[in-house]
Amino acid sequence: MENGAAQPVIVAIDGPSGTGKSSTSKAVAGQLGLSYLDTGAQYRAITWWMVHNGIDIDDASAIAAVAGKPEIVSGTDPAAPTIHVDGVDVSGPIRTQEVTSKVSAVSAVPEVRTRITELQRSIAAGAGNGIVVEGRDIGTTVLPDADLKIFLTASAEARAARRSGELGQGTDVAATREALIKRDAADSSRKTSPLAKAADAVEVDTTELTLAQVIECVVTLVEEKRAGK
Ligand SMILES: Nc1ncnc2c1ncn2[C@@H]1O[C@H](COP(=O)(O)OP(=O)(O)OP(=O)(O)O)[C@@H](O)[C@H]1O
Ligand SMILES: Nc1ccn([C@H]2C[C@H](O)[C@@H](COP(=O)(O)O)O2)c(=O)n1
Repeated sequence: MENGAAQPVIVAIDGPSGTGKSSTSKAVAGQLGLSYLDTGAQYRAITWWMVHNGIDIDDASAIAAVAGKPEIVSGTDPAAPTIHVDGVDVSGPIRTQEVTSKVSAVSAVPEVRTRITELQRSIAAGAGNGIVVEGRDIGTTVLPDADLKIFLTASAEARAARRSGELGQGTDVAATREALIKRDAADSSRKTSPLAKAADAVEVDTTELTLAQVIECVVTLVEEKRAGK
């Protein structure tokens, strides 16, 4: 490119819960001057709206009927990502246990996925400098032509320990581990765009790596891609 300006780059980062997608994606985007999109937050936001509006989460057709109603807006600054539904800041409410326990059911509904996937593609297309998009089906379905696809993994034990560290003292690590495994099983077994590694994704097992090491590894992969290696 002229004047040495970097080409916009699209990076897809997928993987199970607690593998470090959000922490890694935010840091990589921040270091490289890219936008950042947390697609899990969007599925959590639509789940919050369903709960808030009294929609029966066990009734897929009821969810499908209203999937187009909420207006979901994601802010893509990696230093301060935001998420609003119908103008309400839901960054706190979407992290509650209630939403976490219901998000897999809501995100399995095809009409929800179609709606959110369209939104994700339009955000990625509008990111002038490029973007890091993290989720479960980004490399396989949302952005199959991404320049770089990463699939993060880690043992269930490491992931539960990380989550428990986040939730604070007194957290039951075994229960956290079971909840992670249950959510991953639901996300991997749904019919429409399940959690899966794209055939051309680079797999990074983060079990024995520090967060700083994972970030460095992904930054290097992006830089190599940009240099055409
Ligand atoms: N390599 C690592 N070593 C130690 N802790 C880590 C590592 N990567 C992430 N963490 C920590 O693990 C926790 C979960 O990370 P993060 O939220 O980034 O995972 P995630 O894959 O986005 O999870 P989810 O899909 O559930 O949103 C955070 O507290 C984060 O700081
Ligand atoms: N691309 C995506 C991203 C997320 N989901 C669903 C499945 C997850 O359990 C849930 C919450 O994601 P998290 O905030 O934990 O990353 O959202 C999905 O189906 N597809």
